[in-house]
Amino acid sequence: MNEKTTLDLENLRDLIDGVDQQLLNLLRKRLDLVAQVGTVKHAAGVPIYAPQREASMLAKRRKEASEMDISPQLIEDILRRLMRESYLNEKDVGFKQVKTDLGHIVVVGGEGQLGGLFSQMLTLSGYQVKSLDKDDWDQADALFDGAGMVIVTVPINVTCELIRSKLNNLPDHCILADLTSIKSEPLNAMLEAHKGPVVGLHPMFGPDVGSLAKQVVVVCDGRDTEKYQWFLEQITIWGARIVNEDAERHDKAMQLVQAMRHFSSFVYGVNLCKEEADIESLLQFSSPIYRLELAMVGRLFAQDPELYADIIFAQEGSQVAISDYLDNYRDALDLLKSGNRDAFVAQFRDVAKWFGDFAPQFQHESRAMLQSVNDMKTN
Ligand SMILES: O=C(O)C(=O)C[C@]1(C(=O)O)C=C[C@@H](O)C=C1
Repeated sequence: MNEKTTLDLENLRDLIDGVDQQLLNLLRKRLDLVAQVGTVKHAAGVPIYAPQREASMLAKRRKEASEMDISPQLIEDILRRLMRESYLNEKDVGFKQVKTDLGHIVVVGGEGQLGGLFSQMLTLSGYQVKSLDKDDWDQADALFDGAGMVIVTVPINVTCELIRSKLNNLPDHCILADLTSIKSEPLNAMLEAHKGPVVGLHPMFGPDVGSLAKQVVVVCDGRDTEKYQWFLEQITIWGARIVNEDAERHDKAMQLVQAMRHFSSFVYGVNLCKEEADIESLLQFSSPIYRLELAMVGRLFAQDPELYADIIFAQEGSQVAISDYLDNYRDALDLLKSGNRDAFVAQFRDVAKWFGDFAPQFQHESRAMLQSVNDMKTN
């Protein structure tokens, strides 16, 4: 059935179409300017992401919007979306090469997704990148000869063994780095296998990010830190933020942030499957927050099971974190079974107190996400 309309409505819609076309012309102009910014930044080695500029620009536009009786949040949303586009466009121009006398870089596992992303970013920055994958080990000596850096990005369950058995004869000056999502064991393996500079990295994002702007890379120092500072600077130019962390503290945090989180999403999916839930109707009746939760769980099952098995099985400590979670779940269920509503409310309050200012902050952040989820709906 066609949507109801009237002549007056159609006339107004024609005018709106005209304004939207003007918006398109303005967007084209902005994109062209951003392309020029990209070229200037490329030459000067200025990072893609400029948080201070963004904050001051947003503050000014919000104020101007208020003065024009436009919602400040509206202009902020639009500008943030436009800046996301800028990150992608500025990337295509390439990046300044911080270290020009390095020699080539070997990415072990370069055909994997994360390896592919790093290879792309390094190539866009002028480095010569060579990939070494499963079937290339017979050419390893030739590939490592003259290499200035070797980056290991293979599945976690083979990383340490590969470092120990295959990367124990690199040129002394060569930097050895890994991108594994746990850090202690790979870092120790690299320090044992190689005498030269060593650094452990954990990019806290998936390979489908498009741009590294605003992403975080955790850095665990290994040896000869001054020899790889250029690489950290290079990553900053790509737009990412470097967070230095001790390897053990990092791994402990990952037990909660990755293993326990992914595991509970996995169980949530298993449960929906066993209950033979009807996803169509769940979506039909879901509030935006439930849709988001379903999306978080569902997206897990759109990805590679091996990858998640690697992450969840990587650390024995994760089993403790997951068991603790199960205990807490059981305790909460006992509370429910006992009908002790007051105890539930009291515990809720305790936890809310523990979250402190983060609770309202998360509520605020999720409001914007939920509105985006609603925007995505087409019926
Ligand atoms: O001004 C810059 O540095 C830009 O790169 C442009 C721009 C924008 O689109 O306005 C994009 C990214 C930066 O984080 C800040 C602003």
